[in-house]
Amino acid sequence: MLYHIRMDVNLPADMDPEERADLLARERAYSQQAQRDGHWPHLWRVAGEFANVSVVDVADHDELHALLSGLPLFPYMDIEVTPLAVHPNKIDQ
Ligand SMILES: O=C(O)CC1=CCC(=O)O1
Repeated sequence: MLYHIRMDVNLPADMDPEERADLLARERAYSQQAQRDGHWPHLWRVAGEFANVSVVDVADHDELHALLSGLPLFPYMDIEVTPLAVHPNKIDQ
C-alpha cells in the first residue's frame, strides 16, 4: 500500500547541539535503510521548510505505524498521512 506522508519537524530551539546532531544522524540512517529496503520510494524536502513529503510503500496501516513511530525524530514531528489509491485515468498501471 502506498501512503503520501507529510512530516513537519519541530525541534526545540534550545536542544543540546550534540543531541540534535545525534538525532539527525540516526534519522538519516533509519530512513536510508528504509529506502534501501524499498519501503520509502520518495523523500522530498519541502522548499523553505524543515519538512518533507514522502511516499512510503508498506503492507498495511500497522507496518506504516511501525515505520513512522520508529523514526528517531518521531517525538518531534507532526505527521499527516494520506492513503493513496490507483487513479483510474493513469495510463501506466
Ligand atoms: O525532513 C526531515 O529532515 C526529517 C526526516 C524524515 C526522514 C528523514 O530522512 O529525515
